[in-house]
Amino acid sequence: MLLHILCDHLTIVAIVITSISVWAFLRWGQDRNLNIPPGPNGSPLIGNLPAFLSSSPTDFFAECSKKFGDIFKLQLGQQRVFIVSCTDLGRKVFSNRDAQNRVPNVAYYKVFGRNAHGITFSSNGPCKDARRFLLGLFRDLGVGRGSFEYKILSEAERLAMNLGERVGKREADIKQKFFWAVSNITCGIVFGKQYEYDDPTLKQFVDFVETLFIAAGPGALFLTSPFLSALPFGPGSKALNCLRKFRKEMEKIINERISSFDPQETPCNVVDAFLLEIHNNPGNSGHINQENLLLCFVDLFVAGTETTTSTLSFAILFLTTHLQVQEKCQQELDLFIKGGGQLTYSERSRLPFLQAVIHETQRVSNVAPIGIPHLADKDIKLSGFDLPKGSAIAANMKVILMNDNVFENPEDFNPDRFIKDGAFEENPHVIPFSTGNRACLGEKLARMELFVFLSHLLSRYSFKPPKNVTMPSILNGIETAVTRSPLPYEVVISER
Ligand code: HEM
Repeated sequence: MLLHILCDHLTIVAIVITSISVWAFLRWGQDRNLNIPPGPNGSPLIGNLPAFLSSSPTDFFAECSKKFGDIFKLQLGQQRVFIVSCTDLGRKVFSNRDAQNRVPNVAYYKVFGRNAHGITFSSNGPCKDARRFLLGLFRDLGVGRGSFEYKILSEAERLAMNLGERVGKREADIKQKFFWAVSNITCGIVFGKQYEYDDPTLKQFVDFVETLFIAAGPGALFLTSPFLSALPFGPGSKALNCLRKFRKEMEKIINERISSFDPQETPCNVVDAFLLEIHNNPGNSGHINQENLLLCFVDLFVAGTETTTSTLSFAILFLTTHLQVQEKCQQELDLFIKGGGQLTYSERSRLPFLQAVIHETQRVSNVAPIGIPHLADKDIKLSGFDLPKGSAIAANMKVILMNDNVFENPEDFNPDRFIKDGAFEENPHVIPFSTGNRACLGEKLARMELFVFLSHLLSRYSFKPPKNVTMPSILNGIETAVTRSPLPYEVVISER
């Protein structure tokens, strides 16, 4: 009996090894006539996975780009990935019409079904439909314009009050508070509700996103790899459990909206807009359906909250470790307010130094170090290289944002580098939201959130390091899945 089972297992192993060897041989045959970008050697079967998992992906990518140039190849299991390390190549490839798809997210299929495409990991028609629908809705809601701003202003006020309770004390978890504030804005956009910071529903959403990022593993490998996400233990199964719990919570919220849904009302959030579309075009609403609503809901939370929260947390770390920059920013704000200025996004050009601080924060913090990998759905030619169909293409943001040919002393936090003749000048190499047709869907919202939160907090409070405490280096961070956040730090908040 035991021998029988052993033979069965050996047969399976033999079949797997033979299939992979045949696959590798066929690929080698195809690649021989192509000009594939160079890259580090990898182990058989798993390729460069160990290097990718053992060190910080951003450091590993930076090392590789030094050795192999502006584009290099990695082999992660069976997935070939090209990493692009300069802005020009990034702009070219991310706007190439044959590189607009994604590597499917296996974990999402398992939890939400094959009809749920969402946005972040969707391709072709479903992606175009969802992007068009959501961008149209964001426009109607006034996202990025004054008509929407009052929602962010009221959240900034709630956050300022909450931080006010910590005045004179050491605040050990400012990131958590930013997470609540940013998630609350996402709750408002997605289903029209905002919460007090001690509300269990809000805490659950924050907990969900944090757990998912940690569980998804570096480069979100455990979400996108069929093999890794199928492992019954470890991060893959944690990510699945987390998604299942979140699904339940979302269904509850969507059912509540369905019970009070009125098709005569103009929709003010994503859930109502989906419900209206489904109601108006029964059986004919394409990819705007209820399964897809669940995944768009997840995507907006996952893509929009951790990134914005980490950027805000990095901003306070940078300003606490560069007190002169903080004071200069506050002087600009004081003068502006004294002159009758209102701290609104439409007035941002009158606060050039604050804009430069935000731009420099986004450059140094690098909160989305590989963006979200694109997928080539046809063979692509790029700068004389061949990128075969089926390859993933990701950005090497650390190298792009720290390019010493573009930025003098790139590792210094120096907002003045973006001030020219007293005005703020955006640098085209600072591309934290990526570029092309799949660039960040929430860019306008994120820019508005960063401006409103920081202008309000800095006009009211000062942030200093606690006495006798060494603050973490601004260049170190925690890399979780596709994001990067600061190491934990404490600040002392004082009223101005
Ligand atoms: C500072 C904050 C943010 C940063 C740095 C950021 C960065 C990015 C990057 C680099 C991508 C990948 C683009 C690509 O594939 O080429 C992305 C995609 C995306 N972002 Fe953001 N993001 C931020 C905030 C937000 C917010 C607030 C939302 C919405 C609430 C959002 C929603 C999305 C979505 C849905 C995608 C997927 C787009 C697609 O696949 O077509 N992001 N973001």
